Amino acid sequence: MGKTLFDKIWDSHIVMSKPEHPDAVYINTHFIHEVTSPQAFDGLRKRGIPVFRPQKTRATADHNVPTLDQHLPIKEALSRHQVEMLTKNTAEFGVELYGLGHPYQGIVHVIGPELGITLPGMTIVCGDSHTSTHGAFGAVAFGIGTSEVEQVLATQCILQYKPKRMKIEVNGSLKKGVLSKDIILYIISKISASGATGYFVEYAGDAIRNLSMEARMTICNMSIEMGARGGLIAPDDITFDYIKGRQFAPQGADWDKALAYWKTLYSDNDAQFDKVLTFDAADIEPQITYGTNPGMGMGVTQHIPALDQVEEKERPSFKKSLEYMDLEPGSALLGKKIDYVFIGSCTNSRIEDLRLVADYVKGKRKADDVVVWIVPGSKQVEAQAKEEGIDKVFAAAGFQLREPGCSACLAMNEDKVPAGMYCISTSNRNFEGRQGPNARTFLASPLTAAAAALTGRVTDVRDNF
Ligand SMILES: CC(C)[C@H](C(=O)O)[C@@H](O)C(=O)O
Ligand code: SF4
Repeated sequence: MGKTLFDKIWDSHIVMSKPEHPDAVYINTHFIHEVTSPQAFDGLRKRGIPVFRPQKTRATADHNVPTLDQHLPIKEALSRHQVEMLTKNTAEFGVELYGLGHPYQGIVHVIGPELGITLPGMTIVCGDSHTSTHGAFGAVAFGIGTSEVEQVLATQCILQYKPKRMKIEVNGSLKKGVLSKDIILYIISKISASGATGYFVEYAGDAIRNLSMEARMTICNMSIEMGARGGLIAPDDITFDYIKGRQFAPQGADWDKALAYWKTLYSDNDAQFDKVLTFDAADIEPQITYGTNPGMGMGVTQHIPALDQVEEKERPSFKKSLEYMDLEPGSALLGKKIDYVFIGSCTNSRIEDLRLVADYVKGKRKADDVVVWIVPGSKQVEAQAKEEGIDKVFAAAGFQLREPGCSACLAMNEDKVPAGMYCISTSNRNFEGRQGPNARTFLASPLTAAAAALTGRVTDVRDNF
């Protein structure tokens, strides 16, 4: 019987396997950041263990960094401490750090791919749930906890039970104004924030195949928001073209050898999945969330479910969620006034996202009472945006182009949405307090966010093309 892509990669990385026990899986690349690594390094220090393969570990500072004046000392004491610990630990243990001021610094899930560190066929982990992003390259990439970070630092392996396999096919063509962010928000709204729990998802179908690497990363990034362990997409020419020539990508004879292997990375025709779901791209309209988990989403022209449309057992949490959002069951979101627009995060802060937004807003101006933050995913994205004159388009539109970091994706740094305010955000989580205490988040695509920035309201981007 044929194998799924996931099985091909997983099986070829098993160091030890015993019935009724987790597999010991070799890890090709371990990314670390300032939030989930300090205790892991402390653990090593206490036991007197070195990092087993420091060259296979890459560090960046992203969650706690400010996105203005990065050349100055970090103002918040806790954030400053976290970033200083990362600098100290990586120096002591011989791990390469792309810290503040480094030309490669940025959000961990943005820099890995753009530097050519993330490659097809790899196993990749990071103490961060959105490690699933790297699966867009046909890698088995997943988030791990702090104690597992220590395990991987010490052994370059991880003990893991093999997840079940799910295939999600999206067929047909996307309508105008619909982006990959809308695909994934749509899928999550259909299967719920726990609909893929216990599975590793492979995305397939021509609507996925036709996406750029950036767009594929957006989809894999949010796999975790439906409970999946990770998501991946078989690599193809779009993948290989993206990787070729990047800083750490294989070159010359190494490239040829790698490419020959990468071309074997697909699910065989007769491979068995534990579950298969199929969607039609033509059914997807620009999406927006109305609640406090990413599964509470809908098409931008639709109405929030009325109470009697919600299953009885889910009504209490549904009500609580809408109270937090100060929204009425059964109401529409179109035309709703918003206060902030955040275009950034590891979901949508790559150069393609910024280009799309710049094309859309060129020559236009934001609504007066809206604050618009554009936060590039990395120093390289920031530099590229400046090279292309995108910074000028944003400045003319009244959008603030800031410096790279996780920023308002989560309230762990200076960038917070004030209490009670509504923010249209291109990030991946709309949990209570996620963007700041009592801040209210609508998740959407970069185009839907840009459209709202211009009107100051929830807007159907298709009306203004
Ligand atoms: C801080 C980190 C551990 C966390 C994660 O695991 O995803 C963060 O990146 C997030 O997006 O919530
Ligand atoms: S941008 Fe947001 S989702 Fe991504 S790693 Fe940072 S905090 Fe997590």
